[in-house]
Amino acid sequence: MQKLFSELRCSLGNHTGKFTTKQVIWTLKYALTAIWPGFVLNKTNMPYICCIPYICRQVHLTPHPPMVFLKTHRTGSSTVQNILFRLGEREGATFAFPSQYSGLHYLFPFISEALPEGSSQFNLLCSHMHLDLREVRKVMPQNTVFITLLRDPIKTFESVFGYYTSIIPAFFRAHRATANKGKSALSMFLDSPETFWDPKEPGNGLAKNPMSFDMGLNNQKWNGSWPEDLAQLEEAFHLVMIAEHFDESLVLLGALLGLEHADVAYLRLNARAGNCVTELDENMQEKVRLWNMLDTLLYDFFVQVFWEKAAQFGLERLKVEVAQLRASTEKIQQKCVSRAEVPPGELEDLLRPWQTETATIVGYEVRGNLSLQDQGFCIRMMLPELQYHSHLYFKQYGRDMRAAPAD
Ligand SMILES: Nc1ncnc2c1ncn2[C@@H]1O[C@H](COP(=O)(O)OS(=O)(=O)O)[C@@H](OP(=O)(O)O)[C@H]1O
Repeated sequence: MQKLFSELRCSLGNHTGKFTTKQVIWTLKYALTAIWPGFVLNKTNMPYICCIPYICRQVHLTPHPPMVFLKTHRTGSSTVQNILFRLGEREGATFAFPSQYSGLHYLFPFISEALPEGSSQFNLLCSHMHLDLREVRKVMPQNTVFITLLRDPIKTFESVFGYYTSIIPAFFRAHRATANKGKSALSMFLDSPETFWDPKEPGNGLAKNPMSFDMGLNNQKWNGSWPEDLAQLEEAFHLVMIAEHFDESLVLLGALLGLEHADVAYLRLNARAGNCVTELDENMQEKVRLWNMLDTLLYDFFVQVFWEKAAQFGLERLKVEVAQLRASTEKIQQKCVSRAEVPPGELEDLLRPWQTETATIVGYEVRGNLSLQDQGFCIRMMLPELQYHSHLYFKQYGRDMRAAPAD
């Protein structure tokens, strides 16, 4: 794979060299941030990105504000991560990677990883983790922009369950209990979740209120500190994107970072094959909602915050920009994809997403006859998380990422 990537690296295009007023303003703002650490990019004023790589390199800065994307599970986060990987790679960011990788990435401390030679702090953290704001702030610069993504809690839980049935102990127990009972594991679990769920078991973090768990909240039961914890998260996060308004979210992300629509254009990644998705009737939905009540609170709260941000941006402007983003995505799709929703067995290793025992994850086939430069661009658009992670890790550290020890 490294050989393929070294070829791809050669094919990466250069910046056009045109500067917009926004970019020049951002460069000045960023320079100010560097000499005066107290200068924090204002949330509502929205920082601008510097897209002038050679100037930024001269002053030893990465050209976008440092960023943490808290990668929540089964929310569409691999799609957003891919956008940030491409952005960070293009601009030579120093990534904060977990030191090991496995199916349940959130268990691994990224903080123990040494910084690569020549860098003093990370610029971009966009892996799964169980958020601890204080710890994250230790390894990220003061002016770091925090973003994350939430999805409808019912869809999230259904997806987490389907994807991790054989990995999360509480789910696996329900799966085993269904033997010869003619019932789905999900329905077995939802009938009496407490029978299968041991809150003290380390691997059960995502078994209840998975988004609250990722966000570092108490995901087991509501307590008096919840409102304050939520307020703290609202204060810390510059943007909480909403999967049900994915394109609107990306337009706001683009505005926050000063990106063009083409920079946030995407291919939907890490999707399960249609036959792996369970349609939930009203009764099942209600059970999922009850079991994940804290995620519902979390989601409803941030949907409201999202629309406040959207209103500040301007709803009409948002509509126009969403249409532009969709046009850009459509163009890229036509240029890059010869076949979508391709089953894993028909994909080459490089483009095959990681599979679990219970979920089939589909991928893309890249168009043939592309120039080397376009091939590099298109493959990056559809590169599954683990492959892109390994590539960037190797580029940054000059060695492969360690595999997680087997249990
Ligand atoms: N653009 C967009 N809009 C809406 N939904 C999207 C999008 N991109 C990915 N997805 C869906 O998100 C699910 C995968 O989420 P993640 O990438 O976060 O999964 S993972 O935790 O990294 O395994 C997975 O959901 P399910 O297919 O329901 O499992 C994807 O289909």
